[in-house]
Amino acid sequence: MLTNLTPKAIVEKLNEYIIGQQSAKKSVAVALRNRYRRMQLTEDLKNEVVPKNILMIGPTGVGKTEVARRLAKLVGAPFIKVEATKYTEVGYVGRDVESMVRDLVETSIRMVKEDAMKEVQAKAETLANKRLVELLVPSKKKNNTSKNPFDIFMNPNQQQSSNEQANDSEEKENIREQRKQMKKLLDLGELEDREVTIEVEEQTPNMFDMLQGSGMEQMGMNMQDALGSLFPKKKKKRTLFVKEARKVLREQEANKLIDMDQVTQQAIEKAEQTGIIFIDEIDKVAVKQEQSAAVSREGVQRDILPIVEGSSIVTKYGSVRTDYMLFIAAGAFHMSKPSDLIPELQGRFPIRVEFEKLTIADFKRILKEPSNALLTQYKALLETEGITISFTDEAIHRLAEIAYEVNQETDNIGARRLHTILEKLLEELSFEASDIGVGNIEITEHYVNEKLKTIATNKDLSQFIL
Ligand SMILES: Nc1ncnc2c1ncn2[C@@H]1O[C@H](COP(=O)(O)OP(=O)(O)OP(=O)(O)O)[C@@H](O)[C@H]1O
Repeated sequence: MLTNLTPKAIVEKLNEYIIGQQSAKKSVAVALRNRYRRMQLTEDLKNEVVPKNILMIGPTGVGKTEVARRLAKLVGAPFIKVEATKYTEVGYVGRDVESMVRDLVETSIRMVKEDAMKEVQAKAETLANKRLVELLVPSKKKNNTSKNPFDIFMNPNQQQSSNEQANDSEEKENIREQRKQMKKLLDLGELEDREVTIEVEEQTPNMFDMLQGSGMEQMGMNMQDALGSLFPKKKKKRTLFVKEARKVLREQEANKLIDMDQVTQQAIEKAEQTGIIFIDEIDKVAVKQEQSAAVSREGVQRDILPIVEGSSIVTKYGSVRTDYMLFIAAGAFHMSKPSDLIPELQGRFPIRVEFEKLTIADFKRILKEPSNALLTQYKALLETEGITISFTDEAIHRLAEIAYEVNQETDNIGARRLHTILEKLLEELSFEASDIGVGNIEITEHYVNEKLKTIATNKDLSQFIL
């Protein structure tokens, strides 16, 4: 997949979702490409090339996570985001940082399993339909005497008469014929609203999740499996419409068809070779020695270090090496500098990427340009109610302006402000939409001012509402 993704192509793809931040996009594209280049090297040389990690510097809400997440999606790499500060919380017991790798592996397993499920989808569907037909035309319960294993020792009078045998095969033929007919109807989609009773596994609470945070996760064991054998999953019967039962049966069949050992092996390899771990708020654990709480914060850095340097982490799927994972650390660095990080960690994050503050013009573009632009999203949502909204250019400009001003006056939360502002702007319309009926509504500058001006100009109000 990476073959066609030259740095230029990566940047172009990122441009579809993220406005501006060109130098940041370039750096991550090159870092990713270097990983691909490394994989082409001979085994000896490959082991010599230390993968370089990225340090993103920039205020909140300007696209740091978004760039990383999109990058991962682009190349189909497993991705997780963690907050470095999480590891300084009460209850932190040192090895907990390793949970980031376990979470990555979980994500990877989910991805590989999903792919595997897709591959067997067609086959699972056929099997599910076969089971539906069997449920719709069940075979008759065998009569007990004929099943009696001692039949051959019995008096010939007691044995099944040839007459009964003939009936039996007639019955079988009958069922076969009925199933054939039923299958035709099923294929035509005419039985979707019939009811069938199927067996499903009861949802038991996941013991492993329940024990997480209590320190048990650090054992890296599959507690769920261990406990699962003590408490086998209960089955229960559920009556569903054919269309719903098919989904459940398809899932059951697909699960039987995929080879979980293979999935696990592939997922571990994928996590090891392409995994991306995004460590946010790294600046909050970067403090000089003299400052208070420095010990526990430096402690977190010391704990993160071996993971970034390359180590083996025990997970419930087996041990996983972190040597070639891509780590992206990010932070605003308002109160501290990257040079406040412990030197070893600084060395592991040699690629420094600065994210710029967003301007009114950026906000304007963010509102309308990305493939998943906010305005497009709201438009699509209201369209489901038959209402078509459009925004005049002046209205979009005004929205961007308000977002920018509120950011200046209260907390600067970057592009996230656009979400709160739009929500407020369209609050009433969203509420009324179901009753308004079909129509077109143009959102003008006047409309924006009317809905937002009083709030936006009142600092106390906007702190709470926007
Ligand atoms: N340059 C941008 N272009 C398009 N959308 C953006 C941009 N910057 C931010 N956004 C949007 O704003 C939201 C927050 O962005 P993001 O999660 O990337 O913030 P961040 O810089 O990682 O901040 P934090 O460190 O607080 O997580 C996302 O929904 C994202 O889509």
